[in-house]
Amino acid sequence: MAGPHFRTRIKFCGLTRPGDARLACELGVDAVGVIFAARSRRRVAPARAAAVRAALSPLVTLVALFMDNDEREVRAAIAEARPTLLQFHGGEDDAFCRHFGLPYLKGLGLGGARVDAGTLRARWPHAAGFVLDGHAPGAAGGSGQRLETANIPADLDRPWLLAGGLDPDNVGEAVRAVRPWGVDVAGGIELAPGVKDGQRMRRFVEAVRAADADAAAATIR
Ligand SMILES: O=C(O)c1ccccc1N[C@@H]1O[C@H](COP(=O)(O)O)[C@@H](O)[C@H]1O
Repeated sequence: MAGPHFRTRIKFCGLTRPGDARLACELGVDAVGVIFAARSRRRVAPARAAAVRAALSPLVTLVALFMDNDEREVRAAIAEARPTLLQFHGGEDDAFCRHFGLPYLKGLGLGGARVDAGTLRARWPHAAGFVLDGHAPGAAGGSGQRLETANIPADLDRPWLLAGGLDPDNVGEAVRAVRPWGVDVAGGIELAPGVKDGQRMRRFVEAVRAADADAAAATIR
């Protein structure tokens, strides 16, 4: 689902501090992610995720991100943090992902790997959308590795977020080049893992909005 969207959705991922969540909302981001993956340097306990959630404005989505967590951990995190959307970034199949009764995004590392849209639809038929990341398949996300444009599946008829190595200086060009439904960023707006930088958050949003304005102007012309 690429095309002339007037507003590229923005997800800031790996938040650990309620103050960062408040600023993200003021900047107009669509979603804030909290990470429960054991391999993440941004991992939070469910109680901390609940504090981030409490700082969110209405209409801003809390995304709970898992990577090969077991069912008990996923259930405990959902019970305490009460996310509205799940993201599975490991080897989870469709049956596991949909088991929790919430919509889900499937995250995939496509570094050096090509996969076609039909395969994604067949393997995760109930996914609300996909997060296409630049890291190697099976590796953890949040790696800062860019996704090669050639590895983005053509004709993906679901919402998809571009992820991997985005920052305030390169996201505008990336949005103009591939017109993703949304963008997802962790490291590019940070001072340190899990500690977001207000200036970088602001500049990131401004860069996406500038690219959107160009696309809207081109559509109207
Ligand atoms: O960010 C993490 O620590 C992480 C760990 C395990 C799975 C996914 C993870 N993050 C996802 O990767 C993208 C891109 O990160 P970055 O911008 O390259 O640092 C991030 O937005 C999450 O969706």
